[in-house]
Amino acid sequence: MLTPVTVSSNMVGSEFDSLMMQRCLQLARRALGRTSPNPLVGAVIVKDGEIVGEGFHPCAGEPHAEVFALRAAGEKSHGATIYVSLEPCNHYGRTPPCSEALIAAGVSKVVVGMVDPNPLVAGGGIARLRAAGIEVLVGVEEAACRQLNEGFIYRILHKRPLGILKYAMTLDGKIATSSGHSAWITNQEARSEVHQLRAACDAVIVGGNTVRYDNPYLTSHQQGSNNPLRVVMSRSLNLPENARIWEVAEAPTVVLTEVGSSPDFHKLLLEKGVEVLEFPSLTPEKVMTYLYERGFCSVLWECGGTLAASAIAQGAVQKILAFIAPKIIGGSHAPTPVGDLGFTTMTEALSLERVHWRVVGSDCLVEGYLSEKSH
Ligand SMILES: Nc1nc(O)c(N)c(N[C@@H]2O[C@H](COP(=O)(O)O)[C@@H](O)[C@H]2O)n1
Ligand SMILES: [Zn+2]
Repeated sequence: MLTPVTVSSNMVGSEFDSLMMQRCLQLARRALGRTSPNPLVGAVIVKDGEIVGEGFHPCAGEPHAEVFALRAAGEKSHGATIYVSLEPCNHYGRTPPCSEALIAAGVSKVVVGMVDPNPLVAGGGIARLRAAGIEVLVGVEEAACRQLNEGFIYRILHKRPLGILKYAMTLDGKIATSSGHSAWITNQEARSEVHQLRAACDAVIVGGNTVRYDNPYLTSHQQGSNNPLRVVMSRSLNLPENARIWEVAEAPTVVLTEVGSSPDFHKLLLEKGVEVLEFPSLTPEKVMTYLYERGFCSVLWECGGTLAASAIAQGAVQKILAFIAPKIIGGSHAPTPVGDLGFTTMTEALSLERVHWRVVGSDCLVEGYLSEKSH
């Protein structure tokens, strides 16, 4: 549906540009969790202060956001301004270059959120448009554009998906009681945020203990249109025969294991429709390589402390989301979110960067990034 936008007399050009770019981001989010290995992109075409066309990139293989917006605007694209959250592409990939489509449509100005880090584009789209005499403005709402596509950017630059470690712990740093019970540490609002986070990720990884003790669904619980691929890492395949995660009608599951482990259980999983893949040696690093090759941008680690520690140590985690509930459970053997990292002094502690704290219902969320120097 087209939304009429009127420029109010006191709205300066940059405010209007920001508003239009925010609309691009809103459109882009409609495809959350469905575009990998491609980015989330939205586009808006404006003529005489009114939106005449909108579009977003729905999934890899489909046309880009700009093409949907051009189709919606039709003849009105001529002489119009297009806002797009990512630099228009300038290469033949699964689809032809958007730079040429914009030139052919006769747009007179292109407002870009951020330069595309993909080496196949990397400024080439902007240069092509300028060479054709089109005015190009770059960097409107850039921080928000980069944040939306942090997984895509990480994938392109590091040839790995972005690893996000999420955990929920009590005020005394426990993720379960000594008996392994953990339902629930955080409140409904925090759990609902986790469901939304899953909808935005391509995969969620757990280890065997999480399947054994928590019996999780690991779905987005209808908080988004996407369910991530559920990944279980288990060297032994010593897993329960019945678990919610083996019910693949709602969401797919893959079990990653080592060559030759428990052929009977392997067969049983295949009969249930669960994919099973054998690695010569199963490590977080190898799993991230495999998920990169599968085309993923963002991967959520929802595992226990032992696997989390080895994922951190192997550079498979870049971002931390820690939900903290104002509850105390005690217990000297109650598990904690991150196991042994081999550190003995505080000087070795991993310090997070770009840290934000936020209240979520009665809980608190601490969000931050591990420094690249730490792995
Ligand atoms: N500006 C822009 N809008 C979109 O809607 C996009 N999907 C992209 N993607 C860029 O092009 C690459 C994918 O190309 P194909 O879909 O294979 O043709 C992707 O890696 C981005 O660089 N850009
Ligand atoms: Zn394109």
